[in-house]
Amino acid sequence: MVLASKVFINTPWWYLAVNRMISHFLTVRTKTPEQLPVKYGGLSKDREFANTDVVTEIIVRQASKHTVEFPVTEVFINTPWWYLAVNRMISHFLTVRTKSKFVFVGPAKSTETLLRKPLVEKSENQLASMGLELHISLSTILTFFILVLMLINIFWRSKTKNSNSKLPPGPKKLPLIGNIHQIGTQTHMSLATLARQHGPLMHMQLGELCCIVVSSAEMAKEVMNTHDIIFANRPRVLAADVITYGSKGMTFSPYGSYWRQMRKICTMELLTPKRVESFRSIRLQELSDFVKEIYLSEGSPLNLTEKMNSLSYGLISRILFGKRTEDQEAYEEHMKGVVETVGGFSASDLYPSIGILQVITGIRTRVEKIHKGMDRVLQNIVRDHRDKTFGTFGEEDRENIVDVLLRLQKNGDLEHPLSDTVVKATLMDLFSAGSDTSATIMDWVMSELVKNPEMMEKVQSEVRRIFDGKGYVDETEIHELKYLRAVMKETLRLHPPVPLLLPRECSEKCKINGYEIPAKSKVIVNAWAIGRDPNHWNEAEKFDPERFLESSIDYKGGEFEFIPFGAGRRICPGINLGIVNVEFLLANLLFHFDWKLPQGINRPQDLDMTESFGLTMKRKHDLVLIRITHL
Ligand code: HEM
Repeated sequence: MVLASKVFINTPWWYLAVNRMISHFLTVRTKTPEQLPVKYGGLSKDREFANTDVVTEIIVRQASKHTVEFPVTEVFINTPWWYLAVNRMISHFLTVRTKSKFVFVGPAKSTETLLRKPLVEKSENQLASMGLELHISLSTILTFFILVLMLINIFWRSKTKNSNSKLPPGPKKLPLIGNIHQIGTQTHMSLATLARQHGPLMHMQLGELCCIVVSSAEMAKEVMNTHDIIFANRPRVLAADVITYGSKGMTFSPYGSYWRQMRKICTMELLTPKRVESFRSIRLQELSDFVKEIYLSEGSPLNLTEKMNSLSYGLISRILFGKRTEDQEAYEEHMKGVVETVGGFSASDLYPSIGILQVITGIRTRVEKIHKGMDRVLQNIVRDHRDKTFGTFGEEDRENIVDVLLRLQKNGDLEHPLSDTVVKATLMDLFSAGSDTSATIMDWVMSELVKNPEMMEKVQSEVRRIFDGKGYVDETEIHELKYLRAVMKETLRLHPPVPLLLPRECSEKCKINGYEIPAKSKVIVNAWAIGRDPNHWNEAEKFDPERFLESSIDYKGGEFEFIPFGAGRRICPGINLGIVNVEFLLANLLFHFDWKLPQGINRPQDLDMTESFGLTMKRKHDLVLIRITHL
């Protein structure tokens, strides 16, 4: 009789490999030769097995319930689990096709013993079909070997590249993956914790990428001021590249003459203070619709996160396109996909030399789908503007952003022509940069205020003192809201909407603080950690807007302990627009309504403030509040 610990029938190699690892400690050790009354007579044509051998597994490639005689591909005897695991991977492609080395010819009873276990789980039909399923293509074999060679290549390169240089300190790296296992799901927090152990200039190896993590104001100044030009590049991010027509948007385009031209257009034409001011009537109109909608939700809990998202998306649509698009919902949905795919660390970005990862992980298909969806909407918008079917609400003197871009396209005296693709990429860029960020700030400001009722009272009395006489919030006096501005700054310090500033790339080898930063390193500036650095902020974790009341610190990236909009050449060009939009909307929310927590949250300090990491750092759970009408 044959006694085998397991019989696998046509089981895939990866299942066997994992199974071996898990079950090794549980099963194999219990099956010592002494415990098994093993008798292998007749098992093999080629070999007589000794009585002391333990059959660890018999892998049957072709079998049916009724055959007494069937080919056995491999029989492993006293074989360690790791050998089996490696063997499974390698031999899968090579040996399976040769089918049997050993032919088992035994009595029917033995065959039943062998097959009993699988038969319990598989139906007769399944077994029959499984027996005929095996075929392996040449391309699969080749892919496997190419993958192995690439991994060896990565390992070799990362070892030789780093062996001689004096890189900044960092956590220990594992072969092949480096520190990927340490970035966690709340990456901004994991990096901050690691920086406390290894220093504010930290080296990490993320797959093939050499990463430098910056976690203090001093180091941020080195990168974004002292050596700004060297770090003004952006690394290639697959999702951003595909979605923005090959990085044709300004945000992800490499530093060079194309970026300079687009940046100039942005600051001199699209987002000038005058143009931001010209969008005042849009703000007013969107806002009054929003306030009316909230009035109607009297008494019932209101998902403020959702409402503010929709408001912010609507507002930026009208600023860019002239009106909310008919495909608004579809566009917003695609935009969520952008934030998710561009924000994370995808395997294909961590191992750029393994092109096939884009396919295996499905990221390319996903971003191409997002790109196509957004392109359709943008194509229609551009066409409608050309045909003048897109209205400007009777304000013919006010150009929206598409109008400006098409005018510049027509003028045509630019070094890099503004093709339709460039126009669409720019629109996509501004939409993604301006919508989610503003909604996120509003969400956190309202959360902090509800959590700190005395500050809510203070800010509301300021807004109402200034605007009660008028009965509405007017942008001309908004600059008088000093406490609200301090609340916004304090919120941006603790909850920067872009917690890890958009990544930079070091374009040539340089030295910072005596450490070598290799060319092509990806530089991650942790604005979240910098805003909470106790070396710069008293009671850094406390929400205390007062600290900004007497301070001259602003958003312009001059003080590196406070950089929610970044700094240097790549600083956010939308600061004015973003701040005006957010201030105006918040002032209205605070002027018109009082806010209280819904049932189930008894004390303000119990409000859940969990963050969810991404390109923008949102609340993990939506903010739901009850509103009480003030006016
Ligand atoms: C309101 C909240 C906003 C926040 C917190 C914010 C934050 C940021 C940050 C951190 C960066 C990266 C800066 C760096 O790499 O140093 C950035 C870049 C950028 N932002 Fe904003 N942003 C906001 C609003 C806007 C708005 C309203 C627009 C325009 C509609 C905009 C357009 C851009 C663009 C185009 C870039 C890329 C700049 C470049 O790479 O040259 N942002 N933003």
